[in-house]
Amino acid sequence: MPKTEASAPGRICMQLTRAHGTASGSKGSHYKGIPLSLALSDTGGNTHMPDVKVKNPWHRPVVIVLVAFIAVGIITMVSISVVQHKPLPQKYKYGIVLDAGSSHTSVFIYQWPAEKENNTGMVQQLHTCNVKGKGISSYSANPNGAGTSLQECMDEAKQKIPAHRHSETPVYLGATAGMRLLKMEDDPASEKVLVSVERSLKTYPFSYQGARILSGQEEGAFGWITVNYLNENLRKPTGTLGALDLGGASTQITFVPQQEIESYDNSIDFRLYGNDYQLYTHSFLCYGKDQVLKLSMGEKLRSTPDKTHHIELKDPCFHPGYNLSKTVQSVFDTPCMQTVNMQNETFTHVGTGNWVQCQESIRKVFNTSHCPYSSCSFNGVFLPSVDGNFGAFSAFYFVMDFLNLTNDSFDKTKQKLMTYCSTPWKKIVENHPRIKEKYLSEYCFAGTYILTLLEDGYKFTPENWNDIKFIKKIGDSDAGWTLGYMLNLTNMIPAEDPDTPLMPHGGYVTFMLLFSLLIVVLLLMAYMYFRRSTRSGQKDIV
Ligand SMILES: O=c1[nH]cnc2c1ncn2[C@@H]1O[C@H](COP(=O)(O)OP(=O)(O)O)[C@@H](O)[C@H]1O
Ligand SMILES: [Ca+2]
Repeated sequence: MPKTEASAPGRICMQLTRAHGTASGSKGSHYKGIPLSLALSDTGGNTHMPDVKVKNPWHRPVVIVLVAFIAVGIITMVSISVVQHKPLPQKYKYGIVLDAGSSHTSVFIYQWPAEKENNTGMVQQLHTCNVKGKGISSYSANPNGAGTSLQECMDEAKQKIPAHRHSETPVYLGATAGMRLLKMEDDPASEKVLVSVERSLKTYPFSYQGARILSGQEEGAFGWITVNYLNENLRKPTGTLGALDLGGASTQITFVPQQEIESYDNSIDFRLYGNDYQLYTHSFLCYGKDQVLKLSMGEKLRSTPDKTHHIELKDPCFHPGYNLSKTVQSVFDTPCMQTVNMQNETFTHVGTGNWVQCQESIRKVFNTSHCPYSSCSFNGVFLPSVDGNFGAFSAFYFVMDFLNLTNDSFDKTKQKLMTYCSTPWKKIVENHPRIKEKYLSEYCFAGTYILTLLEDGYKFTPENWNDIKFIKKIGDSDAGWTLGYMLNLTNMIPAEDPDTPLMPHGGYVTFMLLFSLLIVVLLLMAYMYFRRSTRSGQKDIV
């Protein structure tokens, strides 16, 4: 575990002890602790009053020195206190998380002020680096390549983080659905890939903390923590934001439901900053957008009646005029579905651009035939009714942002998608010459899948459609599971609300200064008053 000093902001408890003492010196009462009647007692019945000259005690050097000492003492106390609490030049700490996704790996560098790590909203993303090439799960046949692929971005991290912080900077690698699938398919291969990335990360001067495959629940829950941490929802009694994450190989939905969670697997309890949360979360493995495209194409190939001749796969989710030869293997190279025996190794993928038919074909990948709970999303998975606002990030954002659909009503979204899907492929390419054709060709499918998943799968309606906010970043930080993962592993989100100073630093300094000035003024006033009283006392006596 990294060294994380749980440095709760220092809290000064000032105890102001009240001085008990009677203000002496009033006329005819006490003098030097001896009743005046005694001090001036009659000496042997002599009626002659002696000419007693009483010296003002405040004029004694010892008293003056004493008062000066008190004043200097108070000023010293205040000065020390000011220096002690002066904000030091901001010192930052750093953390690195590698998001080893199914399609690619990203390196995130976070930073936070060293003395404020337990406050919400304090950790920020400093830098991201996209690892070149595909995700680490694609290195199953060449595991060493997985470790090597990380080098460029890790070298960049060395430059970004000050050298004197390297050794205390934790590095975590979390792999998601691509590695979950590889583990299902070929466990030893997934282990080799993890060993390779571990070996590579250990060569850096950072504090290596481990490389592992996250469970779907962790992926969902940490995404939820990230968005709510960044929105600073966690220390307020206000509602939280649900989290929707769409990857290439899996998708997650996580939120605080209004109703009881009927299945144990979908429930996660947290205590954060003194508040209890019961989250509903589910991760659908194989329902990331890349895997669903395979499922949907596989389904179309499977339902082709004549598999002996070259197949021309007519696909309504691709633009009219789109025409590309693909291998059968490229569709079935996944543990998400069973291979279909076909005579030919290739087929021609032909676009027809029909949104209604596209949505129909996508609906086929959701099994809604059984539900052992009061309500389900699909495939017999419990889903309470969606409630409150949701942040939809990762591919939810990339796709909807590309299609310019992040701010439209449900009906408008549908309408714009219909038009987009029927646009000829030639025109699409002309309009977006710089976007990779593979990505470009899949936006009609991906947009339609998103709409169908949210409406048919998660039961969003035209009425609450705009409760879904398509987001990439909150402040400077990307929405995603990585930040929540790091906050959790570095214990930066305490279960109980950390103590906060009674007042901000500026207020505290001002208060201390004014308060000490007040004491000095009061002392001076007391001195003047006492001097006057003792003088008039002398007059009376004389
Ligand atoms: O700029 C983009 N446009 C469209 N899709 C993108 C873009 N950048 C990333 N993506 C997609 O986002 C998804 C990210 O998934 P990721 O690699 O995190 O998989 P996982 O979370 O299922 O393991 C992939 O489908 C990837 O193709
Ligand atoms: Ca992801």
